[in-house]
Amino acid sequence: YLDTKKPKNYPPGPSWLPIIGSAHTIAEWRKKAGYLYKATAEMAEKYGPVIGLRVGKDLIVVVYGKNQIREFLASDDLAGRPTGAFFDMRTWGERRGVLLTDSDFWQEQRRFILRQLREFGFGRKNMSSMIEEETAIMVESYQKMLAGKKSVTLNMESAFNIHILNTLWMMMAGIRYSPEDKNLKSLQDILGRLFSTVDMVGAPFSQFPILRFIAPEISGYKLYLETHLQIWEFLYDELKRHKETWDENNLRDFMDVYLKMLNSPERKESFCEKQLLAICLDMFMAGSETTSKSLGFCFLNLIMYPDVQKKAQQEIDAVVGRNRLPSLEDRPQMPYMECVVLEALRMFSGRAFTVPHRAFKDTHLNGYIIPKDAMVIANMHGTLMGPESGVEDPEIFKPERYLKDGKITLADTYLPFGFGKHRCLGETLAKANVFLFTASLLQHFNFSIVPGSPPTTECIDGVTPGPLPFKALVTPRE
Ligand code: HEM
Repeated sequence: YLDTKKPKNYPPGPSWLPIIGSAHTIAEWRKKAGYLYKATAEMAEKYGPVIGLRVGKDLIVVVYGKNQIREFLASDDLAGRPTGAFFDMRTWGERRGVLLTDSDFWQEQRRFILRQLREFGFGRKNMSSMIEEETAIMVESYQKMLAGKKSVTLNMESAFNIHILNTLWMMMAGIRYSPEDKNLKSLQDILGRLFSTVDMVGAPFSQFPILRFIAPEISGYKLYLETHLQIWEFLYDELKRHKETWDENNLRDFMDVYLKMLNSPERKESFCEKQLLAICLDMFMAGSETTSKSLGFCFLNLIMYPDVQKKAQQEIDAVVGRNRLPSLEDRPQMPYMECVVLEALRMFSGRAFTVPHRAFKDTHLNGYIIPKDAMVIANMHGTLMGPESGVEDPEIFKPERYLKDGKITLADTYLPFGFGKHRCLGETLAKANVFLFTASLLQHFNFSIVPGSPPTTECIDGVTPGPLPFKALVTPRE
């Protein structure tokens, strides 16, 4: 804590003060730049593509250069997670029995999740129909709002939250809430609070554990614990219902197949009820805000670039027509819409960080030593928007950039879902959601700037970046 000497050959970065480390410099740079992703991108200009920081007791290494991000994500030595599965899950990890801290256990769970989700959601046919049902509900609700009117003004930045939550919860527990349902509101509130109590590199009470005892309220620790207990209870209630109605011959969703594994003689050591609940929480944490905010960026840019919107609508009209909703089967015939999705994901991930990793042992990255247990995180701006990304005019929404002779071509720097051992588990679902929600809404409505309320490209700096609140004028298409 008091030591301000850096470990030998630790990556370069701002100097450290006793106790706080480089927290003050990060805060200053962040205030000046407006965003943590911009602050660390600027630090990379000064210190190089791998930056060594310390916040309280935590060593934090931020990776920005495109080659260094690849080296980092490919490294087995850097494939740990900081104690829990996500963000700062320390207290959560303790309660759930630290299973996810062990990489082999997580890889076993990961393989199981991927296999099962293919059946209960990621399998092409049922995933498409599940999302189509949800998009139909959204389109219908817009039509109701527009009944008898020429246009309505809608807040768009959070328009997709409940629908995305529904697609996740359908897969996990077979439940779809109506937008007015009080359980859905409570789930949304709890998740919102969970996100607000942590930052991408942890929370003050994890970097300075003493705050848990001397300032549990101000440091957010009390709220963090209470909120975790609430989500735990919410998930546990559902698990109880699943156990009461479980039928081996009618497995309905992910919870059911996990329970089957728990009841089976082949059950492996890493499988337990706590782990199942932890997976559900991880899915919510990793899958809800990421997808909803990517959709937010998508619609923000569609109103700012009406030509892009028109081109996408022409393709939708030509391939799908107006008599049925778009489905995933249309995707191969809709390269322009696919590129709209790719560009929306770039706008989101290019302002985001990966999930933090942890060094299993002393190891190397870009020639520097990364000490055991250091947290390592990539600033994805480096590969998707930074000077090395090769993306021309990175702030401009230009789906055409991926099209060469009518075919989609992606550079090896395009990694919005990461790669390697911790590559995103939800990529298929996320892409399908962004594609189907966008295509279905554009099929029926035009979205434009509300006169007098020009949108801004400034965004929210949080665990996940999102557009600032913005409105769109929604008009039915002729
Ligand atoms: C636009 C949407 C999304 C984006 C941009 C995104 C991006 C990412 C990234 C960059 C990582 C970290 C890779 C790493 O640390 O090496 C990740 C991990 C993860 N994502 Fe996503 N994600 C999205 C949606 C989803 C959805 C819908 C789900 C769930 C169904 C999901 C589940 C996960 C999980 C479980 C992990 C951790 C995997 C592991 O540690 O092995 N994500 N995601």
